[in-house]
Amino acid sequence: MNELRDLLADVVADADAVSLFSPNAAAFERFEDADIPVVVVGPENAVDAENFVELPIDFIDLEGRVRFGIEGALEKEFFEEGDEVVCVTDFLGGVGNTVARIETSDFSPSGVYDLFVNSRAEPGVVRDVFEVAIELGKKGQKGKPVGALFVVGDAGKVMNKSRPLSYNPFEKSHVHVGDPIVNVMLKEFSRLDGAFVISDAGKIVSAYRYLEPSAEGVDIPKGLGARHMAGGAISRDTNATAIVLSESDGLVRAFKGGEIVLEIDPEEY
Ligand SMILES: Nc1ncnc2c1ncn2[C@@H]1O[C@H](COP(=O)(O)OP(=O)(O)OP(=O)(O)O)[C@@H](O)[C@H]1O
Ligand SMILES: [Mn+2]
Repeated sequence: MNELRDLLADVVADADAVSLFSPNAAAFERFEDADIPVVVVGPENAVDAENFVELPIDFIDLEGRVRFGIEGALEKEFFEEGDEVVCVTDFLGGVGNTVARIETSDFSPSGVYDLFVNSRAEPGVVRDVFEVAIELGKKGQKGKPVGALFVVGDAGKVMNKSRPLSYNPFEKSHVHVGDPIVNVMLKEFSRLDGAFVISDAGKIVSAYRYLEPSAEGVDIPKGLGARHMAGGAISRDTNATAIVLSESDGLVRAFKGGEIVLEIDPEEY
């Protein structure tokens, strides 16, 4: 099939860089003598690559994974703006079965890399909160859809821009996200109103907070209401990241600087 070989040759022609997603040793070795930059993207650097971008969550959709890898490699300056990058990745359970050409000049960053790496909160804390929100979105509470609002990082300022709706069950506790018992508590308390406030290091500072940030200049998609407005606005008014699970459409969204930087459907996760 020369036609197929030619087609693939066109896709990879004159690439400026190559990005290998979770390559095994054999796949990585093939690029040992490559004369263009080779960047490895994956949950861990199993092949000891010099240029490595760590995936903080298990993006199962191809676009999310590729975006994160490209945004990370640009930020770390493994690629240059304008480079044509060839990505080799896995799709639908295959291994190294997908080759995509990405023109970085046509690529507008979604901010997903920035969300994890440059948030005030530690990357692992952002990831853990994401995972709670996704799990909650998948299962709901006793089969019913639930919504939740998590405000992560810059907790002092967030506390100043909010007030309690009820007693704070985390008042004198020293519990952290990621701890299995805490995940159960977060899910239990999510039935009630308001927001969770979480510190940079992952300490749960409060539940039941009513947020009162200035909402000037914050735009949220039509159909979403006060919870999302509060999440967007607090992320603009402070250095916090807001992670919002919508009761009405079931999606998990992350807000940073007043903008949506990531949108995930828990059902597809
Ligand atoms: N300023 C706020 N601070 C904290 N929590 C809030 C705030 N405003 C609303 N909420 C919470 O969000 C819940 C849902 O409100 P609303 O339906 O207006 O939001 P929404 O953006 O449409 O979210 P959903 O998609 O989950 O319905 C409220 O019951 C309340 O618990
Ligand atoms: Mn609503």
